[in-house]
Amino acid sequence: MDFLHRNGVLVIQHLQKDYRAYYDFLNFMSNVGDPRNIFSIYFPLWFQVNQTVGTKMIWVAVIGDWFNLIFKWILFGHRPYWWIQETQIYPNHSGPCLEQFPTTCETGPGSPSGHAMGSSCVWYVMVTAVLSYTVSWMDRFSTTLHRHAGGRSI
Ligand SMILES: O=P(O)(O)OC[C@H]1O[C@@H](O)[C@H](O)[C@@H](O)[C@@H]1O
Repeated sequence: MDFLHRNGVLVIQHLQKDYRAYYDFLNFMSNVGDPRNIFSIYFPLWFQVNQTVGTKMIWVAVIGDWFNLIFKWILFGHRPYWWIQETQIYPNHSGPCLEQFPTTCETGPGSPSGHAMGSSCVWYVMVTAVLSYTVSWMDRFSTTLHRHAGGRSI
């Protein structure tokens, strides 16, 4: 397990160091996809626009959180931020320094990440809804164009 955590820490360091320029973008994506927004913002809004998408949002929140809880109970994983303080594999306090953010300051088990699971579900539902709306709008638009073009040629 230490091997896995150690490599996880390396990945985090790589992201925090080499992708600093994308911080604002990644933070924005992460905040928009935050599953807590489902109940207060996305469900009420989407339910007005499209009941199917609104209902999907609620199911994503309920089922996603339920699965996350079950997986957390099974895996009961360390969070990298506290694992580097507790592990003995870095000699003489030479452990790496990881930057923390408000969303990473959680106290429960860290694996799998509820934020990552929830955010990806939120983004998946929203992106597929917008894509299918765009495709059906384009279909209707091209049908109207054909009708007009056909009407003119008769
Ligand atoms: O399991 P993780 O990755 O620490 O994320 C859990 C947190 O993820 C956040 O997105 C939710 O808003 C919190 O309510 C939740 O506690």
